[in-house]
Amino acid sequence: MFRPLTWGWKSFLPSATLLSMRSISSVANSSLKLVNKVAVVTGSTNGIGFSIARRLAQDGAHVIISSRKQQNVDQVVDILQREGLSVAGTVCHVGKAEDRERLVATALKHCGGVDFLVCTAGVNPLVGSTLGSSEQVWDKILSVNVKAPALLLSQLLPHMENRGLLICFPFQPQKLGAYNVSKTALLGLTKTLAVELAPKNIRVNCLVPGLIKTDFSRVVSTEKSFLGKPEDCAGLVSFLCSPDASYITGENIVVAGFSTHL
Ligand SMILES: NC(=O)c1ccc[n+]([C@@H]2O[C@H](COP(=O)([O-])OP(=O)(O)OC[C@H]3O[C@@H](n4cnc5c(N)ncnc54)[C@H](O)[C@@H]3O)[C@@H](O)[C@H]2O)c1
Repeated sequence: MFRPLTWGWKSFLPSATLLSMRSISSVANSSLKLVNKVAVVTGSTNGIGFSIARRLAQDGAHVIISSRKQQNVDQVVDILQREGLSVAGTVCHVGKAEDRERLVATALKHCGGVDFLVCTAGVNPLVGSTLGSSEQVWDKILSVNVKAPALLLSQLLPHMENRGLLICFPFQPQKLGAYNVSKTALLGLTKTLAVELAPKNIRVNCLVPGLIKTDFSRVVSTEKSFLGKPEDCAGLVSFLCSPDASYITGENIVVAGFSTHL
């Protein structure tokens, strides 16, 4: 059930109001590279998504937190607002059309548009052989990992023209066959959308993490000392969102430490 959003002292407001509020409060923050930008981060109550959401907000962006459970969304919004960051949240299971619509509506209602869509939500319901994956497993993996970023972006597109960036997260560990296939599709999606959306001035890039210490990687990681931290991914996303990356699109950028050599 959707619950009203709770807002911190830097509440999201329609753009005009937001700008005038910023002009009062931005003196100390004017050097932040993402000031007045708006980011939607899926799967952001945990792991890499949480770390990215926090970093983008620390860099001045207004961030919409989202994930499948209201309780987790509320908890993370509360934590980040207590840190003085400008965040709000809503439930969004990215595989559900009505949830995606609500996420878009939430971002538009309070921020008037979106600059960055970071698609972190990803699933892997099976560890095992590729051909051992049932049709149900394939459907779930492809729906959440591949279709959802494309569908969410298509819903946000009219509101991101001339300001936008999409970031996805591929990964290819062993024993996760169907998952690997879905993440390979993201590489193709990145290249395709980067060309398609260039005329609209929307950049599309893929962050390719190595093994990062999160709940997600527990099933595949054996050598703990080689694991990266979620924060190791956040800096790159912040850079990709910044004006310094304005001529970078269609790229798959690896943040993998020693993982690729394991
Ligand atoms: N951890 C790694 O080693 C690693 C490496 C490469 C890529 N990745 C990718 O990074 C992304 C984040 O992974 P993580 O390691 O932070 O995992 P995590 O399990 O710590 O966090 C995943 C988050 O996504 C949310 N989520 C899951 N399914 C969702 C859905 N259907 N709708 C909305 N939210 C959903 C979860 O609630 C959680 O908040 C995933 O796409 C994963 O494939 C992870």
